Amino acid sequence: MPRRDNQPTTPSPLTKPFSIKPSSKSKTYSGGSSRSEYVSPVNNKLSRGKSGSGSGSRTGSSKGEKSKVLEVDLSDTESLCRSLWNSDKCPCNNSLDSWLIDCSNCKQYWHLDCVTLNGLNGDDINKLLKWRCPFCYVAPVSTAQITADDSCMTCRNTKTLRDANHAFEVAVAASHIKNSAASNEADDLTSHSSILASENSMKCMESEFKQLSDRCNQMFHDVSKNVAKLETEITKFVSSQPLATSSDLPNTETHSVLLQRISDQLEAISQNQANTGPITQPPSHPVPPVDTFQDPPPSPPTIAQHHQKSTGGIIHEFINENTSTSIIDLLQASDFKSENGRSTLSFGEPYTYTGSKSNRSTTIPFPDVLQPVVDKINQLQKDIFYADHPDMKKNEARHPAPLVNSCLVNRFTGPDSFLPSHSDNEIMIHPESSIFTLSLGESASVKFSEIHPEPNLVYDTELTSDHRSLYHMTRKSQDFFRHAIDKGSIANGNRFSLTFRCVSWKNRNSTCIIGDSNTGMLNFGVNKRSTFGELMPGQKYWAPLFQHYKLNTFIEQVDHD
Ligand SMILES: O=C(O)CCC(=O)C(=O)O
Ligand SMILES: [Fe+2]
Repeated sequence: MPRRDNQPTTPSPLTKPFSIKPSSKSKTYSGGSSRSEYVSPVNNKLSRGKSGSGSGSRTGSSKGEKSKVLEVDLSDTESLCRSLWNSDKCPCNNSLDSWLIDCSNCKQYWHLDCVTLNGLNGDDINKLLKWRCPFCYVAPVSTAQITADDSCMTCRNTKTLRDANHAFEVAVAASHIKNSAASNEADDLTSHSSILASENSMKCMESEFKQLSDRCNQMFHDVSKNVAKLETEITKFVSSQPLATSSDLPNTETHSVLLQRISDQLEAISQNQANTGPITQPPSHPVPPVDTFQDPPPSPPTIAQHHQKSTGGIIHEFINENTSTSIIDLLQASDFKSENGRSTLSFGEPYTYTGSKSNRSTTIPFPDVLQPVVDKINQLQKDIFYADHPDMKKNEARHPAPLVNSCLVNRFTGPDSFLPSHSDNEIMIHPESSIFTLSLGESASVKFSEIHPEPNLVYDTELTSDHRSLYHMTRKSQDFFRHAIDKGSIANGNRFSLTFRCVSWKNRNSTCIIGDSNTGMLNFGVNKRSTFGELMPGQKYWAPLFQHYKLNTFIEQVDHD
């Protein structure tokens, strides 16, 4: 729970965790330059030593720790760090007039200023109840190779990420301009920095426009060439036709008139294009029209900006009756563990989630009867993966599709059973994979709901998963939708659902680089310069200022309970 610095034992009477007084020594994140640097709190602490500690040092104070440092084996950095650690005190080691927030995972306290939370409003802070600190936060990332076509050559992000950043920047800039207009603070530094940030985005857009313009020119060139060829073909064809009889004459005339007209029109089009010239770049610092930031008129319901769908669809009768009978026989003879609303059993690679009763760490091979189902699902998995990544299909050996290797079986027994609302957003599920659920026995209604609902957008859906059907969802969609099976949705009788996932522990060690052009040279993957290595995949995020970072990325999703 949040508390004030220098008040370690008295819990804060804070009822609204967001009524925060800014620290007297608070850092500025937007001053002078847009440079943002990530300083590892561990290194920070080690290099400052205890001499940098502020006047209000607390229990486990500097003297004792200082002598401890000398006793620690310096080759063991981790134990050295732990010996220095005092989780009650912010790793910056200073006393600030600031609120402290504790990490939901390691319980380490941090000044709000030190984790750049000071800029948040009340609603935002209230959403941080399951906040993870910089030591514990693991970023969900894509490990798929990014092709040149997928990435922006200017900011080095994937295009999807870059577009999300742009949309976010525009919103931030709009809110700052509105605020400073309201408070008459035209010189407000923050609004300047937002505009600066938007200028950075403009650079990406400019380069995108340039590429688009080049591509359009090339396309126009190709089309003109093809039309010319076509013209020749038509002329050849017409002249090879037998001479017209008198009754055909008007038609033959029409042909040549038509040809002439096509040729005139093509001439006109190319003339027109030459006058217009290639698509030009926008001015580098466009000034938005005055009414750009006025409230837009209410828009009709539309699809969500993230372009994710709750489900990829359902395939009825995915397996035949014989196979389903054999699987049900196997499951009925197996031991299930009781969980909230249903019982579970698993095969393949271990898969755990919050609240899971399984602590299995070894692999259980898929039973023979499941293997053909796994093979059929993996064919589907490949089709979906390569449809999303057509470039990788050209070299499947180098870019293998993720394959399902883990199966969690849920057993539902009649209308009292249920599955709490959750999303399969565990970090060990391959980020580019799909999750498949085979249903056996009674039907169930699976409800999908938006995690971050926005007004005017329609997304909540429902599907009926019936006997022998298979429905699927992407791992990516799990960051945007939850799914649930409500009480009463299953009739009297048993339903087994078998959910197949691609599980890989490699994805736990992921890193998120938040920065600007100064962090541009850092890379992920293998065989690259300044790389984090194969086991440390990650994502770059262009965000020189904290407000450019999407808050949702910090918030853990609600899991199975
Ligand atoms: O039973 C179902 O249809 C859904 C199962 C599920 O969502 C899960 O196990 O995570
Ligand atoms: Fe699920």
